[in-house]
Amino acid sequence: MRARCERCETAALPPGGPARICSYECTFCEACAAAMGQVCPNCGGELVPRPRRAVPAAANTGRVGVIGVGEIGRALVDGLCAGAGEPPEILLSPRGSRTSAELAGRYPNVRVCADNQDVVDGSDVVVLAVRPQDRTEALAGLRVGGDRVVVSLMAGVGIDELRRTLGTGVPLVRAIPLPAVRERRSVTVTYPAHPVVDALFDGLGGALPVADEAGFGCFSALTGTLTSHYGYLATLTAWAARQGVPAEAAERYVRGLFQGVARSLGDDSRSLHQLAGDHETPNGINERIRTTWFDSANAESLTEALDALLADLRRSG
Ligand SMILES: NC(=O)C1=CN([C@@H]2O[C@H](COP(=O)(O)OP(=O)(O)OC[C@H]3O[C@@H](n4cnc5c(N)ncnc54)[C@H](OP(=O)(O)O)[C@@H]3O)[C@@H](O)[C@H]2O)C=CC1
Ligand SMILES: O=C(O)[C@@H]1CCC=N1
Repeated sequence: MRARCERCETAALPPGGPARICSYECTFCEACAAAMGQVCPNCGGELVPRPRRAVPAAANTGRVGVIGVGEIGRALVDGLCAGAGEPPEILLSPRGSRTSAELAGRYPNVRVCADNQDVVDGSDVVVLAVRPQDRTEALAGLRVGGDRVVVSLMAGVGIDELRRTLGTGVPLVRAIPLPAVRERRSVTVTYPAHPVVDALFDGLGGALPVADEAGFGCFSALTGTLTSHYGYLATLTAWAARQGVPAEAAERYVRGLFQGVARSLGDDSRSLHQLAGDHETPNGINERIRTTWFDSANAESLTEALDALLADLRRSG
């Protein structure tokens, strides 16, 4: 299910919420569909209500505060508000102001606070979603006590350092929600396990608590490979365009190719090696690219980049 309106590209379309689709599943928010007279601009077909997915209600985690409302903060809020049941009360930091205001305008259970301390004071679970380089400005001097639990999403910032910055004894948990948290489909790595935090992420696709912080760093390094994947697809598309293929056709084909790959990853009865084997004709074109391009030197270079990232993540966290 598409998570955003294809026309305005801003309206979030959570799976349990309203949206309009055509028979090819081009997807629009209610406002854009109405503006287009309920006609799909791509195929000319009618736009009808998309079936709402039954999404479990959010776990009862109390009030959730978010300090740092950028990409992942927004995705988290969308996910928390997408459930079938009563969403939690959500308090947002005034920064980033545009996104905070937009979310507060969209969801009645969301409000923007006067400052970061206000977010902490009003929340049971405080999510820190600022960029690592902004942590001192955003967090130093905050008073965090009582029964609160703090969840830090900041990559490479360890529990010990965070405790020093916040000067608090409350439980501190690290987590890596992925953008798919918006559709409640993120497997979110957490450390250390905490019943409230894990329940929160269970309602957003699943919590994956890890046993130690070293292991958490490893998952963090894996997360760092995500945008290279898009870069890989863009490189393929650009190559085809340079051969004279219309860029739009090339991109459409590449997207479709890898959407199929993503779907097959949902089949966990087959190992990754099996999936590769099943998609590969012996002596065929996939085997050729895999062995001539993704050869041992290329795999070793990727391994070295991950090793270096992990070493840096562990040094600072
Ligand atoms: N993006 C992702 O997929 C994931 C990100 N993370 C982690 O989450 C964090 C945020 O990443 P991302 O959302 O991509 O980054 P963004 O840059 O999109 O968002 C960061 C937000 O923090 C705000 N901010 C900056 N300073 C302060 C402050 N003093 N007080 C309150 N808010 C402040 C920024 O506001 P302004 O716009 O006004 O500067 C911005 O809205 C990072 O630490 C990252 O490691 C973790 C998992 C996944
Ligand atoms: O790219 C980043 O640094 C963030 C952290 C995890 C995902 N995105």
